[in-house]
Amino acid sequence: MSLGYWQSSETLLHGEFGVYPSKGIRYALSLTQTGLHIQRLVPKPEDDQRTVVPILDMVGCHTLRRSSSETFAYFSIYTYPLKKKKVTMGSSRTRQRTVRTFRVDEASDYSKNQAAAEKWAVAIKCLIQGIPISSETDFVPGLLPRTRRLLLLLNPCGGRGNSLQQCHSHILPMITEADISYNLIQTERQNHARELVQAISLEEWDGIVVISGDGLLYEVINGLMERSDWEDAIKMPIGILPCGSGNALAGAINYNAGFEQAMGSELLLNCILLLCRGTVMPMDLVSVTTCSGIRSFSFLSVAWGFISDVDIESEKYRHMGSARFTVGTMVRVASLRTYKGRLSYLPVLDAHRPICRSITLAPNGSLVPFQRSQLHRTVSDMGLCEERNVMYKRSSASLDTNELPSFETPSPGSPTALNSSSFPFDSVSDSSQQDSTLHREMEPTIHHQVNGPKDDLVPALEQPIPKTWVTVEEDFVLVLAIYQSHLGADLFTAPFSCFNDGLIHLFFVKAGISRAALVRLFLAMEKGNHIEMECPYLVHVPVRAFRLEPLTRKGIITVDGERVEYGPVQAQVHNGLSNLITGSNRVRMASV
Ligand SMILES: Nc1ncnc2c1ncn2[C@@H]1O[C@H](COP(=O)(O)OP(=O)(O)OP(=O)(O)O)[C@@H](O)[C@H]1O
Repeated sequence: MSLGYWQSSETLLHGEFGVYPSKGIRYALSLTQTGLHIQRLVPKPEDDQRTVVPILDMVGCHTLRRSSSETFAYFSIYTYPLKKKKVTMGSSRTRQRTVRTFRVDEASDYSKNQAAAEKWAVAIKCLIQGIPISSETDFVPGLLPRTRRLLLLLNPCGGRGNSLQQCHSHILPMITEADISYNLIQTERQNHARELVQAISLEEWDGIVVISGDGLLYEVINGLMERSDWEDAIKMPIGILPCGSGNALAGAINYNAGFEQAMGSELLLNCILLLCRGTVMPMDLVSVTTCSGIRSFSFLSVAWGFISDVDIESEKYRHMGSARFTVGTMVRVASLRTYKGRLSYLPVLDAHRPICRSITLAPNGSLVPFQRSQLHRTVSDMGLCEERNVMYKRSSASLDTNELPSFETPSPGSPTALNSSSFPFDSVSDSSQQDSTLHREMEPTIHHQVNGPKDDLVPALEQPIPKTWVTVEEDFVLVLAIYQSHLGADLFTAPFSCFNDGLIHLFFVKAGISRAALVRLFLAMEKGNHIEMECPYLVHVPVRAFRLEPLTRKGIITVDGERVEYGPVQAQVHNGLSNLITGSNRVRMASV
């Protein structure tokens, strides 16, 4: 018998109790590291029936007294087990609240019964919160940390716009059962959350939790990084309760905890359950610099091409919730575009081997010969700006300056500023791209001063890339840099990704893929099977940094699903810079 098994089956507490409401029924309870074993004693069942309530399904435990004339004390355990629910077309799963109240009645005076009830409540709460205990532990309230205080930021407009309703029906009742105190603030506009977290006093909070989609968390992270005390601020545990359309990070948290892939209220309830447990893990952040030198911190992705087009163009179907992406995908597949660009990256050679069998890296991180015809390594000794100028001169004759993209003009003399007129554009690869009416207009960019660690792996955007990098020049259908397992709650894009693996998973799909094959890839992505399809157009490389230079005139680049200025963009990972409330003690190792 392994030590782990012995520890998990070790009985921490054992006792016999009545129940409330009392009908003469009595139970024997045994508490182990993983669950509460309940066996009915009276009336004695015909067979040895035991129910095991997993600790994983519990959010809290309270002691109570029903009346001052009684000597009995009670403890109530709040659980949310997954139940199968019959629906018109088959079945679906949902978590159902179940409260079990036990009566402690062994002693003839209340204080002794209350002390016993308290002991059980403390032990159960320790298990829920992952506080190490054993049968030797003295279960006193001092074992528990002080009540956690969470700042809840709710976007009433996220997803289908029902976050406030979800908050009142599920979130607040559950976190109250978990003894969490909170302040709930509804965001009133874009950037409100960003401003709020810049002004909070850090010591007043144990965590900031967004009740929204991924976009609001992006604001929170960048608001924290804009503070002068960013080094402390970014260590504030952050969490997410999914009420958006994509809910990628929630999908990753759900997966990390070992739950089955979930959507909607099942995903929300799983995430509340995990929030109540409260375990925190380091999470990588990626600093992203766009062409005017604006730096932001991203926790999810940088996307260009098919994925960012769908994300932004499907804004108009927001009322559909997550179905907006399905509709958006179909629309975009029907008029598939390709984008010419140059993608440079710093490959990770030691820790991981490539995932897609369609790509093989040579020991130096470049692609092996059979793919050299499509992809080549470029080590430029020439400054990027010089390269751009050369290319611009080459193509300027055919460029109408009125058609230049509307990205923000950098301030003159800015060290990282690029001259927009020196941005090299190849001819537009698809005539439909000229239709900019499909694109959501960019919100006016507010210039926030983001602090943060130095980007030591990437040179300034106008500088050439280091010789150790690999460059690929291609017609792309999409480029996606992702550092979470999920791109949406049902898009299991990088199954091997962990919160703090220090990796950016760079995917790209090359032009030439058929519409049908692209649809098949996305369908397979739901279960994370797209990697095994060995699609020759799909490439994955684990990297620490990358630079993307679009050579196509118009397009959409998104960072964490938010549109940013179009043009060259580069990024590098900062390992474990933030702290994420994952609620799980499971440590998934990077497994490629
Ligand atoms: N009261 C508000 N009115 C309008 N926009 C808001 C408000 N509060 C926040 N926002 C903005 O809404 C944007 C989108 O929010 P959020 O990410 O929460 O939802 P979503 O886009 O539906 O979800 P996902 O990012 O998962 O797809 C954020 O960038 C945020 O700035």
